[in-house]
This record gives sequence, structure tokens and C-alpha cells, in this order.
Amino acid sequence: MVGNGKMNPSSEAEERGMKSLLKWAAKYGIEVSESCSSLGLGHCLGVSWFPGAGGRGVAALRPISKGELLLKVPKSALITTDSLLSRDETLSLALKAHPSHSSTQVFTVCLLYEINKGKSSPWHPYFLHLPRSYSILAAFGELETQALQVDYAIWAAQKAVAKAKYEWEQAFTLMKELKLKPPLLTFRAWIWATGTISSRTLHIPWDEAGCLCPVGDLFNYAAPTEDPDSFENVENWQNEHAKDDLDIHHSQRLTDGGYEEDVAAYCFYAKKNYNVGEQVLLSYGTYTNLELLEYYGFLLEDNPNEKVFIPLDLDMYSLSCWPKESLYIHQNGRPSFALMCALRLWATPLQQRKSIGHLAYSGCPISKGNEIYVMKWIGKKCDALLKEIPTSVEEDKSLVHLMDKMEEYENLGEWVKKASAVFGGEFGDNNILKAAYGVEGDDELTSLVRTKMLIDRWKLAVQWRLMYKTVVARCISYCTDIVNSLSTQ
Ligand SMILES: C[S@@+](CC[C@H](N)C(=O)[O-])C[C@H]1O[C@@H](n2cnc3c(N)ncnc32)[C@H](O)[C@@H]1O
Repeated sequence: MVGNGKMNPSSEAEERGMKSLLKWAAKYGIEVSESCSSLGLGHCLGVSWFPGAGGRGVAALRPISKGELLLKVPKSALITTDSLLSRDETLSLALKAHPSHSSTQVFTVCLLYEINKGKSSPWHPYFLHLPRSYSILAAFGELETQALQVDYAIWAAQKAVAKAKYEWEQAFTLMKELKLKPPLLTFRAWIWATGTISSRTLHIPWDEAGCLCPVGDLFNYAAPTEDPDSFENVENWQNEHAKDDLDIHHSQRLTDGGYEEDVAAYCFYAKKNYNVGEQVLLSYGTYTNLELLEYYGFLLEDNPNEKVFIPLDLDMYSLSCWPKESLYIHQNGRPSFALMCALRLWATPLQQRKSIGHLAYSGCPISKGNEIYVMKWIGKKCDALLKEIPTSVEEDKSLVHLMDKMEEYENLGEWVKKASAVFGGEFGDNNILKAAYGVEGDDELTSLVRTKMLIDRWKLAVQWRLMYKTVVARCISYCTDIVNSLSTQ
């Protein structure tokens, strides 16, 4: 994605604010040079706006080569539990009385406590640039959660909300003891801090909770993909499936950023060549879309690491040694290596499983009949699944299209009227927009902001379920093609 080298043009205040953040960062030794551009970072990067690809992000100001050092953020500029504790005896003493909190809970409390200091915190200029809200799963309300439509995604959202609530309740006494201002004691503030930590922290070796890295956290995400050369010319079906195993190692191959002890700094490197104006991206890790939504609050339309799960019978899980998480469908609609192995074994008569099990485990088709049976089973399962879900791919596409057009309507009420006529189900009694408007005591602006946040999350839920269904539909086509080709052989 190529950027225009400017901040979001609608936001001059944002541009001014960014300049002051970079000035502040320079004082902390984060390499910043105003000579390249008014929004320059060092000699090769600038803060820019990339609509549809993360919004605010980092652009290349000159051609950048793979492996080049992009940015160096000294340890003294990193926000960690240690760095906050070492500056504040009250905080340090209060925490000693609560040793059972997890490292992330502790970091969350420390972050809120530091924010509570307002302008007297040395991090204040950085805090001003953090997003106002997040769309991570823990921020989902019941309506957005139900809009996910697929059981395991709904459970993931409910679990994320329950976990955040539990952790907040547990930490409440400590936060009260620390005398946080009432707005910072709320569950809303906790979700905000959770979102900040979940979507912006980087790994450090000395604290599981990670660190906040001013300026270093402006890089948007690109999914790690395998080296395009590694599987070139490999047409063998079995080797194709070996790609699944490769995924497991992705997380160990991330080389674009890390804390370096010898220079006591967080260093970022280019993982590929970039042209001028291109967005410089980092791989935060290997995530499915549901995981991206859970931790970062966004999705990728084209996610090479996407995994779609379909419900399987209990004996399918139990009869093979493959972990549940390995039984999935790839973004391109192909069943995973482990899913095929497990189903081939399951479709084999009991008395033959022992003698030909080795074939199944090595990823080889067992027989033409077995292969056709398995493919038909998956195809039928996927077909039934799509029929059970309340809305179709086409309906979801129209809904997303309509949501994209929302900004063209001067009056949100008009948009709701149009949308309700098309999507009765989504706008039933438990109307998502009614919920947004329905909070008593909100002034008009608060209500608008709340509505916008709700619609953003709702849109993400609809986009997620649309991608899910698209993959399931691709799987049906894949299975049908295989069945047809095997049947004519
Ligand atoms: C570390 S921050 C990156 C900088 C962020 N855009 C900002 O303005 O501060 C991570 C967040 O950026 C957004 N983001 C990153 N990569 C993205 C992408 N490829 N598509 C959409 N949003 C992305 C998500 O909101 C994510 O939680």
C-alpha cells in the first residue's frame, strides 16, 4: 500500500500533535530528524496516513533495503512495569501488598496510575497520542458479540469480556488504594488500558507483560508469510500440506524488531525492500483473523495465516493424535493437513485403521473411495453450516457495503431507516443502534462517539463472519472439484 506521505489531511491538529510527540521523543533519545520531513523519524521514515491499512502508520521517505536498521528506541524511553515502579515509591509499596496479580494486570494498573498523574507524568505527551478507544474482543458488547454469528467466535468474545471483567474486579482494591480518579477506576478505563497493552506492547525478555515503545508502536502490521521461494515448483499435494507445519515456526522467524541488550535499545529492521512512500510494516506475530480481532481490534481481508474451524464429531477429535487447533480450513478453502489425516482415518473401517493408519498419518490418501467419502463429508458439513447461519455471504457483503456508505449520509437516522429496510434481522427489537443511542445521561457528542465506536465494532463482527463464510464456501468448491476430478479418473 502506497501512502501519500502526509498525515490524515482532515486532521491538522493531529499533525501538530504528532510534531510535538516527535520533539518529545527526540529528548528521550529516540532518533528523530526534522530535516527529512516535518513528520520525519530519523533519515528514512515519516509518520503518514494509510486509509484501509491501519490509518496512522510509518512511511519510507527514501528507498529502504531489507535488513536496514529503521529505528532505535533506547531503554530509557520504554514504558515498562519496572520503569514506572522505579520512579514511584507509593506505587511500588502498594503493589507489594497484592502479589497475586498477573504481570499484565500489574502493568495495566501501573499504566492507569501513570495516566492519573496527568501532565506531571513524563509520558504525558506520549499518552496524548494513544487511541481513544479500541475494538478488541474484550470491548465487544452483547450485540456485536452475537453479530459474529459463529459459535467459537462468540465464545472467544464472551471469554475475553469475562476475563477482562474478572481481572478488573480483582485489581479494583489496589486501584482504589492508589486513589485513581473515578473515571480511571471504571471498567471502561480498564478495557482502554487492556487495549493499549494488548495492541501496542512489544516483547521484552524481562517482563511477560512487554513494554510500550513510543514511536516504535506506530508501525502497522503485515502478516508474516513464508519465503515465496521455499515451496516454488512443489506441486506435490503432500508437500503443499507441509506448509501447515511451517506456520508453527513463523513466530520464531520474526526478525523485524527486538530488544538488543548490547545497545540497550529496541531496534527495528526492514524485513523487505521499500520504495519511497510505501508503508513500512512489522510482523507482530502469526495470527488468525479472530486472534487479530482479539488482541489488536482489526482484521485482514487477505490473511495467509487465517484458520477457519468447522464443528467436527467428537470421535474425529479423539481418534487422531492431532491437536484440535490443527484441524482447520485454510484461507484458500483447503482442509489442513491434520484435518485431512484425521478424517481419512475416521473414514477407514475400524478393523483396517491399524494396518493403514501410517498412510493417514503421513498425509497420503488412503484410497480413491476414502478420499471421495472424506471430501463429500467436508463439503456437506460446510454446506449445512452455511445454511444454519442467519445471513448469507451476499447479505453480509451488502451490509458491509452499506456500512461503508454510512459516512455519505448527513443524518444517521436516514441511514438506519435504509439499512433497517434491507436488514430486518440485524435491526430487530434488539437494535444495535438503539443500544448505542439508548444510554441515558449522554450528551449529543458522547452519544455520537459511542455510536461510532459501536458501529466500528459491529462492522468488524460482520466482516469477520463474512470472511468465515467465504472460506467455508471456498472449501465447498475445493471439495466438489476434488470429488469431480477423482470420479472421472
Ligand atoms: C501498534 S499500533 C500501530 C499504529 C496505529 N495505527 C496508531 O495509529 O497508533 C497497532 C494498531 O494499529 C492498527 N493496525 C495495525 N496494522 C493494521 C492493518 N494492517 N490493518 C488495519 N489496522 C491495523 C490496529 O488498530 C492495531 O491495533
